[in-house]
Amino acid sequence: MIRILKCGEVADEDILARAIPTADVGSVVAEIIADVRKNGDAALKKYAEKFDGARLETLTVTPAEIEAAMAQVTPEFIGILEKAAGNIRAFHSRQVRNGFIINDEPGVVIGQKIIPMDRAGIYVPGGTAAYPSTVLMDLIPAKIAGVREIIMTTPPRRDGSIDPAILAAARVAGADRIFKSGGAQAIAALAYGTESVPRVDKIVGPGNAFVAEAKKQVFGAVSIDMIAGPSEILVIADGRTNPRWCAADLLSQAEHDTMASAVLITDSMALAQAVQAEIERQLPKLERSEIARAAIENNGKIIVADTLAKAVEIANAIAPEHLELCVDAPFDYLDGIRHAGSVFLGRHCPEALGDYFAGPNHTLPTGGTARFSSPLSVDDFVKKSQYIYYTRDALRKAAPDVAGFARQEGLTGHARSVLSRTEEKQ
Ligand SMILES: NC(=O)c1ccc[n+]([C@@H]2O[C@H](COP(=O)([O-])OP(=O)(O)OC[C@H]3O[C@@H](n4cnc5c(N)ncnc54)[C@H](O)[C@@H]3O)[C@@H](O)[C@H]2O)c1
Ligand SMILES: N[C@H](CO)Cc1c[nH]c[nH+]1
Ligand SMILES: [Zn+2]
Repeated sequence: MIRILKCGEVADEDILARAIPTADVGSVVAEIIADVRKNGDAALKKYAEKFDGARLETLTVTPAEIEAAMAQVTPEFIGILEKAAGNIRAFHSRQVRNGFIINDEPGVVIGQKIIPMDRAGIYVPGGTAAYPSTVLMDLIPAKIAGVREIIMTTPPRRDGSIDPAILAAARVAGADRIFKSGGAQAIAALAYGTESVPRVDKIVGPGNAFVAEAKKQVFGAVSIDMIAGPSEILVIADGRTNPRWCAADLLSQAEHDTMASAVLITDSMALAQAVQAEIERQLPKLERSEIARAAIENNGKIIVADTLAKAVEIANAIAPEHLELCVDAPFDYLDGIRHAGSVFLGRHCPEALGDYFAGPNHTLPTGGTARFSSPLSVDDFVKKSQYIYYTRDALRKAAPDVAGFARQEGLTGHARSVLSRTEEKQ
């Protein structure tokens, strides 16, 4: 049963605590990465068999497999994918940035340009559930950014196939190449390359604890978006909120992963008790009730605070992936929310709306990293480069200052390089 904690009666650490996987994920992942670096495709196939139960001849998804998948999914589902993709494109198109150029001073031009990544790797989770929505969320911003080549990896099913809905979403969103590999081994392949999987410049996408740890370990050899691990929901609700809706929203994220987290903060003990009972009533009805129950036991809690202002303070300390504001006048609270991946405003905005359809991204920082990370966006798929142009006259004007600065640092070579151009004839 989900615990009720009363603020002031329990220690702050208990309120903020979050269980993390007990297995030694770090060393397991380090071993897998070393193996993939050494043995390439053979290691990927070995782990596909070990962890996914799939014996693979080849790791590459063929065009024929994508065609077959398109025929397997219903036209209704293709229609939903396209509608969702339209909303996601509309939102992410607004994130596109332009370079800039400044020539305020005579003879000086300085600027910054925006360059899409050459090659991005998108990890799509697929261990305990297939996530076609993540395909759209992660691929569409890359496409909009203008990435030259988008590589997607996802774990195979036991029969060696990929869920057709995943392949259909990849077709709608425009993946260039798709590989059957999951977990830490897929991240290692994207970071270092294998015979089949090309090395990428940046890896994005959520995953379980093994995926998140692998992204941490390969960072530096390759860029990563963020650590997007087990899903999290934090609901702030006042006493006028329907407990059935609260319970359903908490369970919607609990069903992702046994280590997912589901937290309600309310100023009403009556609501807290009603939601506690409602969770017990709804849990057995879920298809993934065992996963959701484990998550509720590991990382589920209801915190009763004296005021909603205190609820916001606790929410900022937790920095959740998703934050629902089920209160009157939700926009009044928005400025006060400083740390959350995505905020859902009002009682008619369940988090699932953002998971699939509204348009903002669902790949979001977890584990408190919303304190310093942002949702996946077009920015993740571009980098910047600067440029400088000076005429001889402009350089002559700047030379004494540059040389003075260089001498201060004891770098007379720098001073020389500037002065030589202004003192000597061409
Ligand atoms: N933050 C987000 O935006 C977001 C979006 C969707 C899903 N998620 C999260 O992604 C996660 C998906 O997890 P998943 O497990 O279903 O799929 P996954 O694809 O992340 O992981 C499956 C892989 O984990 C590896 N693995 C499993 N057990 C292992 C072991 N004992 N040792 C080494 N490797 C092992 C296997 O290689 C397997 O292919 C969930 O936690 C879900 O909450 C997050
Ligand atoms: N809630 C997940 C992010 O934590 C995203 C997702 C995909 N499908 C359903 N939900
Ligand atoms: Zn979800």
